[in-house]
Amino acid sequence: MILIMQVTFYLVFGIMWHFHLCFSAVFYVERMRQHCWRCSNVTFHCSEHSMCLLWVQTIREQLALLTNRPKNLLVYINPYGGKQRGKQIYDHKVAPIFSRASVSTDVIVTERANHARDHLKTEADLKKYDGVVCVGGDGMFSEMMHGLVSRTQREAGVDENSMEETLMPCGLRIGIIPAGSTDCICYATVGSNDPVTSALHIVVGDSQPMDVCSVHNEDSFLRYSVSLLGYGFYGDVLTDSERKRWMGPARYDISGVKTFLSHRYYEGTVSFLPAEGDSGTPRDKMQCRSGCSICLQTSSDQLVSKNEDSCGDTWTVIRGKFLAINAASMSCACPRSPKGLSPSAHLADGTTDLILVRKCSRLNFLCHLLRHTNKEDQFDHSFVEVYRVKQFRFTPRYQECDSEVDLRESGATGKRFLSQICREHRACGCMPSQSNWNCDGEILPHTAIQVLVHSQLIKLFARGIEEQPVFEDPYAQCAI
Ligand SMILES: CCCCCCCCCCCCC/C=C/[C@@H](O)[C@H](COP(=O)(O)O)NC(C)=O
Ligand SMILES: Nc1ncnc2c1ncn2[C@@H]1O[C@H](COP(=O)(O)OP(=O)(O)O)[C@@H](O)[C@H]1O
Ligand SMILES: [Ca+2]
Repeated sequence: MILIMQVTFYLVFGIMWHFHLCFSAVFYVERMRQHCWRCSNVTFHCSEHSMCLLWVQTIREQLALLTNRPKNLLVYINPYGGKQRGKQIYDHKVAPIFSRASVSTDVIVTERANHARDHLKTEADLKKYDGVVCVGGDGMFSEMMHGLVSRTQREAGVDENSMEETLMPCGLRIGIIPAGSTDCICYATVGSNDPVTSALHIVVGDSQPMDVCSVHNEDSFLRYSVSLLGYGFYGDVLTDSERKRWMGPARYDISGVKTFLSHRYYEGTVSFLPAEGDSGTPRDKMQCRSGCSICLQTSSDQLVSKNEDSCGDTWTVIRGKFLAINAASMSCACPRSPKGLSPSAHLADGTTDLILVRKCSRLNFLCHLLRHTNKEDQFDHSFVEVYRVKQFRFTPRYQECDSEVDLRESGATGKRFLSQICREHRACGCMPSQSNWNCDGEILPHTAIQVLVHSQLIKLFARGIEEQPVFEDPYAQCAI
């Protein structure tokens, strides 16, 4: 029994005991299939009160030594995310686990969009908490992350509008209880979109650092992104789906088909700074897993050279007609695409994978999309390029010619000439059209953007996807 306890102790999270009946139940995590965790318990009976008491005390003392576990959490619930079951999921599946693990909580059910962001940014007394938790989808996570990151920068005196400044990492960890439509951030960091599994990762105090991209337009900060920044296909899907929010998660399927059939392409220029060093490549099949060596290497490199100067680096410039431009800072795995948009992207390596899908036939594009759902390589097409980058920019075509004219003939004549061309082109229907950027499920107000990856800016209550099977706890199974 001592052996069993040693093997599984770090996954023990609670104890309940009954003095008169002389038994104590120890609660622990059991690993199930497909990265799901379940709460199990083993009951110890004892004929002597004093012995039972000793067990309980010893286990409590051992639990108290695990200092990375949260004791106080601030929870935000979006009652309208996904299938609108956030409140129910929290009350029935998550709250009982928190109470079993003696985690105390302050719970806020949001009353409007950006409620959680604004509360975190200005009002919340963060000193009281060891972490913040959101119950909702990727949009809800993004709200909370914005609140927390912006507050951290304000308190540290860092100007978010400046791309030159090094952002301050956030001290509080973020937990995600999936109750949204895509839940890609949860799925890609835990391996499932199961609320109980996420609650258990929170109570055992897991910690997973994560990259955050900042998105700017000229000198103004727009938003942060941790998962997908998508222009063209994913921008259009999101723009169309926002009008169908009442449909719930199915809106993405309907808008996906509609956008696919419209087959629009967009012209513009993408420039980027490639990642250097041992960062691997998007096609190397080295998937980011729990304890990933590439991400660990990134953390130790950061200790050595904080914010190296990128002035000497050379930008790669690519001009063209694109069906989609996607930057995946993590795999973006989700139930719809279990390996994700960039299966080998890393959670915490300080890079993002830039995927360029050039104009091609509908059939070819369909083949590329379908490969997101099966084992085939979605990058193995002549019209798809993928680069691992630490910074990139995009300029849509008409803004390019606007600025080119400005540069060449910075006078009123040039501008008049340009607007005449634009009018003529609009009339004949060949005016270069623009899409929107989908930034973690939010539409950006600008199309010309500059993106910079901030390595390991935040931490989640997660441990990355575990290799399967790690060890199935055969001893724990025997103990039941
Ligand atoms: C014809 C078959 C097409 C299959 C294509 C499958 C590719 C799916 C890849 C999805 C990548 C999702 C990245 C996550 C984005 C979320 O931030 C965002 C917002 O999610 P939320 O509504 O907040 O849960 N969702 C979408 C669809 O834009
Ligand atoms: N109480 C609320 N009322 C309306 N919208 C809200 C509320 N709380 C959060 N939101 C917004 O709802 C949007 C979608 O939330 P999310 O939880 O990501 O669900 P989904 O995955 O279905 O999009 C987010 O952008 C968030 O800002
Ligand atoms: Ca990354």
